[in-house]
Parts: sequence; C-alpha cells; structure tokens
Amino acid sequence: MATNSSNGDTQKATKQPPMPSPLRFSKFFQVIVADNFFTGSKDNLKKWIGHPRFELIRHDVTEKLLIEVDQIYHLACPASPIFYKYNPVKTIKTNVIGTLNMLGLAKRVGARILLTSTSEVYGDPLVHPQPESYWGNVNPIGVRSCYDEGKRVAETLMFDYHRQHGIEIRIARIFNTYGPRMNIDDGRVVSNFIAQAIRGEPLTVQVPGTQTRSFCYVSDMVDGLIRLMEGENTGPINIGNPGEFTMIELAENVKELINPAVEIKMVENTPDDPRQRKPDITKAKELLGWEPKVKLRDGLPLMEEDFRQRLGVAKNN
Ligand SMILES: NC(=O)c1ccc[n+]([C@@H]2O[C@H](COP(=O)([O-])OP(=O)(O)OC[C@H]3O[C@@H](n4cnc5c(N)ncnc54)[C@H](O)[C@@H]3O)[C@@H](O)[C@H]2O)c1
Ligand SMILES: O=c1ccn([C@@H]2O[C@H](COP(=O)(O)OP(=O)(O)O[C@H]3OC[C@@H](O)[C@H](O)[C@H]3O)[C@@H](O)[C@H]2O)c(=O)[nH]1
Repeated sequence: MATNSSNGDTQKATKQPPMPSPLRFSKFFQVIVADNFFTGSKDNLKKWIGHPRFELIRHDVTEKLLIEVDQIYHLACPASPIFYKYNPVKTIKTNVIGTLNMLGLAKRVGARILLTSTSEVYGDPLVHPQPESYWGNVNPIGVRSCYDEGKRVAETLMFDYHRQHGIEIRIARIFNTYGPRMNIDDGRVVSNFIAQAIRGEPLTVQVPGTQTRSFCYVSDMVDGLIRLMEGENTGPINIGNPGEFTMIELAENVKELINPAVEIKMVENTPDDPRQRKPDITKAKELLGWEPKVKLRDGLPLMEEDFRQRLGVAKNN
C-alpha cells in the first residue's frame, strides 16, 4: 500500500506569498457568506442577516467572485452522497472549477485559503486508522468519484497554487460531522436516524451494517478548522473524532437515546460504500493542539432537541 510524507520538501512554495491583504490587520471582522443554496438554507443564517458586518451573497463558486477578503473558508460543495450523486457533473465542477475560482480569488487579494477536504480521499481504505500519509484506495470511475476524486483534484490544485504562486493554503480532511441545523432531509446517516426515530419510523441501516464511521460533533469541527486556519501548518490534517461505530451500533444508540420503540430495518446499500473509516488524529493533536471533546452519546441529544423543534414533535416524558 502506498504511503507518502505529505509535508516534505516537495510541498514547499517556490515563491513568496502575494502581499497579504491590508484587511488582515483590520480591527473588526466582517463575514461574507457566498452560497448557491443547493443544500444550504438561509434559515441557518437568520440570526446574522441584517448585522452590519455580515453579508450574504447568492453565488455559485463555479463562477468568478470579485470581493475583498483576507481569509477564505472554502466549504462550498454538496456533501451528502444523495446530493453529490444527484448531479455528478456539477459536483465535479464545484470541486474543480469552484476551487480554481477560490484559489484565483486568494491569489488576487493575497488571502489565506482553507479547503474542507474529506476522509473520502482515502476511498475504501486498506490502512486503518487512516493517517494523512496514506494515499487512499479510490475508484476513479465509480458513482462516488465526482466527490472523492473531485476533492483529490481540489487538494492537488491547492498544493500547485501554493508551490507555484506562494498562496497560503490550509487543508482539512474532515471525517463525518453532524450537529443541529443539518438539513432534516440531508440523507446522511445521523440525520436520517434521528429524524426516523423522532417520527417513529424504522431506522434504515444499509447492509451489511458492520461498516464503520467516526462521528465528530460540529462545535469540535469548527474549533479544529479555526485552529488550522490560524496556525502555521498547511495540512492536510485529519479533523475528526476517532470514536468508531458500526452503523448497527449507531442505530442502537439512537434507538436507546431517542425512541426505544422504533424498529431497526436492514435495507439495500449503494455501490462503493467504504467499509471502515477512522481518523488518525496524531497530527491534529501535535500541530493544532486539537482533539474532539463531545462524545457521540452527548452530541446525539443536542441534535435531537433541534430536530424535535423543527419537526414539531415533543419528547414524551
Ligand atoms: N459534514 C461532513 O461530514 C463532511 C465531511 C467531509 C467533508 N465535508 C466538507 O465540508 C463542506 C461542508 O459540508 P456540510 O456537511 O456542511 O455540507 P452541506 O451540504 O450542509 O453544505 C454545503 C454548502 O455548500 C453550498 N454549495 C454547494 N454547491 C455550491 C456551489 N456550487 N456554489 C456555492 N455554494 C455551494 C450548499 O448550498 C451548502 O450551503 C463540504 O465541502 C464538504 O465536502 C463535510
Ligand atoms: O439511512 C442511512 C444512510 C446511510 N447509511 C450508512 O451510513 C454510512 C455513512 O453514510 P453517510 O451517507 O452518512 O456518509 P458517508 O460516510 O458515506 O460519506 C460522508 O463522509 C465523508 C464526507 O465527505 C461526506 O460529506 C459524507 O457524505 C454508510 O455506510 C451508509 O451505507 C445507513 O446505514 N442508513
């Protein structure tokens, strides 16, 4: 199996970074959110709309964006498999053209840019847990490739802009993250199980159910991303919670915590579903002083509360 040393000499920039934007030294933060609302919702931003230092733009990252900024958190991309597979050509354009546009913006204004890459760059991993040095086991022509190969190209573009143009880059490889305000119909496993348990519907475990994932609570993720952006390491750095669960274990936890009356039902899976996934977070601990604080059994009830409010179903006890 192939491994590499991702932060060796070959990754060094050959050029000085562009002059940082004067905004970097500004006293006040301003936040501009650009989103095409394909999977996102304005509801999640309502507390900020109208704030004088907040701006929301309906914008698709596959088009150029001319704004003045000093840091770019490049998150735009559908992330749930059902959404990224819905229009795979658009997903790959978002990853490739979208990342090129964000890097072009970073270059023009001298901004630092952080890419939210993914554990899916490891594909169906043959090394467990996955360190950043693992090159992955990815099907280049499968139904998930628009996303996993798209993110791999996005990482390549980040390093090429870094080496060739001196752009200050940061790459986070995010492992499954969940939390309040996720789209109820997002389709990912945690939101599916929580919505199903609240509605009293069977929890749909896709076969075989022994596949594993490691779930990180959103506040831990945000803390990790900010530390990466503010720190001195380009990454890639795994950010995720190493607690590893089979999908049957996840369903059993949701059942016990949210609705012991629901049934667990085995259903068909989709092609190329990774069989195991768990981050090696040694680098995040050493380089960012980061590790997750919220355990799955503490995070699930926080998400339940938000989902109950939005679904209008109170807890009976
Ligand atoms: N949540 C996870 O488990 C996870 C894991 C690995 C990587 N990531 C990455 O983190 C980022 C955010 O993921 P998320 O879970 O919040 O997903 P999400 O689907 O909830 O949010 C993605 C956002 O990007 C927007 N978007 C999609 N395509 C766009 C485009 N072409 N132009 C502008 N906006 C666009 C959507 O409308 C949405 O607001 C994504 O890049 C995703 O690949 C997430
Ligand atoms: O209802 C469901 C949904 C999903 N699953 C299973 O749960 C596991 C996790 O599936 P999810 O759809 O939540 O997401 P995946 O882990 O496949 O991909 C995820 O991880 C990496 C990120 O980059 C992606 O944004 C995210 O989609 C899979 O094994 C899937 O088969 C179920 O058992 N039941």
